[in-house]
Amino acid sequence: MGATPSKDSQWTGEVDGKRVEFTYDRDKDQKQLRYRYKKSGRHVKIDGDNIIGLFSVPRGGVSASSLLYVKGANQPPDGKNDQQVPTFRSLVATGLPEDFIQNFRIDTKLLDLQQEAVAQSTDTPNIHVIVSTLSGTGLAKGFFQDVVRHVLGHIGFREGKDYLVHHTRSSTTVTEIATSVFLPRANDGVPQHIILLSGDGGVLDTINALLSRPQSPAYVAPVVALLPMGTGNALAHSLGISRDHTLGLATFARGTPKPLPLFRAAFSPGARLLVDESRREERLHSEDGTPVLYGAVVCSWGFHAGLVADSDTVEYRKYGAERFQMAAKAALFPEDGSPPHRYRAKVSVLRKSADGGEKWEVLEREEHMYVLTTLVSSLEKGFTVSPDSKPLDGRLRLVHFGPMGGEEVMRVMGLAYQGGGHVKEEAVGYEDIEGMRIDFEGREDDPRWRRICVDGKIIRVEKDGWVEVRKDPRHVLDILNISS
Ligand SMILES: Nc1ncnc2c1ncn2[C@@H]1O[C@H](COP(=O)(O)OP(=O)(O)OP(=O)(O)O)[C@@H](O)[C@H]1O
Repeated sequence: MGATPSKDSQWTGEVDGKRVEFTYDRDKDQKQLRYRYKKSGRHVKIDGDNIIGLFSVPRGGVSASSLLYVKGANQPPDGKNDQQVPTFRSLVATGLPEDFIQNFRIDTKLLDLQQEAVAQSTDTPNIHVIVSTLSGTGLAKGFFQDVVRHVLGHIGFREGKDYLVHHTRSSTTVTEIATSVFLPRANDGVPQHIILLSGDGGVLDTINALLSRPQSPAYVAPVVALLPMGTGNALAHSLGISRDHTLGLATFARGTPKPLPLFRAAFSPGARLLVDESRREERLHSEDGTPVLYGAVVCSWGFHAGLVADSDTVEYRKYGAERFQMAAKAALFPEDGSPPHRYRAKVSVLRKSADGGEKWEVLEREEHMYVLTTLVSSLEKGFTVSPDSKPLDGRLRLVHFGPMGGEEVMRVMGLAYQGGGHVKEEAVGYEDIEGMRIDFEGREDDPRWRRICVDGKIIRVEKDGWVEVRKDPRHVLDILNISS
């Protein structure tokens, strides 16, 4: 619709009041707007990957657009120390190529939201920005100050009136806001929008708070715009939110809300959440006496859970996503020269049966290295743990293999960094499942080997304990997503 036939059509217009000639390259993989000032001859290029979006603005009867974009953006945050946030830029243009406008126009839904917010501005705003100050290497605060705030201002949202900003002050801030504000309003049928500057942890805390009490019939799922500021950012990488250079702002501006698929992990009564670098333990939320934790990314046991747990320290966090590989090496090549641990438990898988029902089956293997169920394709940038998973497809997949030497684990899991080739290895099991259960049956004495990871949180199960994971059909949250 509206596309011009030639690849490099030229259009005459203005940028911030100066006459220019536009050229729009729209290769499948790389879109680029270029313009040349008529007077000075100066050339400017704006990559599609840097564009947040554009919307119409009145300019004395002429159709003009306000274009929002970033400059100097680093690739998606993976928590490297030297990372910086991009710089915000904007311009007002007339005469932009029609197909450029089509490609980057901010969805009217966001602009409707602004109208809605303005209409409700006498009440408490229902647009919230959560800045998770300790996510990743702490870029969220600067990104909000330097970029997000300006984007919201340009769209017409006023801080304090149309939206509220919450900076996390402790590990429970997100849970507190979600429990005290998002949940009651969602249950009252109020549409809410949450701009979340965090890693996967902020999403996990929000989901669990929203599921901590029953949903009313009037429940309206809040819409989350995830601006990935964590370390792994599994959701953002898997949904393609981090594909461009805007750190989630393009998805915020131009994405469509879609239900976020969930799983429910239920645990034996003595299971405890490990916090504060495993120095303290806490009880989980319980449903009819059963401790539960909901997740949207991963539930694992064995090598993966161990390396997430071991690397969640202030010291390791300085290394960003590299912390996972550093902890992996430490687990695979213990200092005393011994081989990696052989994890012992009974693992059962819930599969669809031929009669359309479901059936539990016990894995034959009694010793394990890697047992991981996931709803997403990537657990960190470039780490495709489940290559068949499609964004928000709601399929739970199991990746598993038995004990191997450290070098062999490195080789096999190295293939996950090459597009997910590990799942083609003979030693690796990979399947679509309905659920999974691990019964420890007293087979592991050391509590270290009974740690379960749910979306980055670590739960330690008692010696005779168990965990059972199942897909959960409830729709509690929408997440903005741009389908590719
Ligand atoms: N001010 C704060 N004080 C203490 N804890 C905080 C504070 N702000 C955030 N946190 C905690 O830091 C953790 C950050 O988790 P989050 O998932 O957002 O980032 P990450 O672990 O770096 O990324 P990912 O989960 O994507 O790998 C959460 O547990 C959150 O509760």
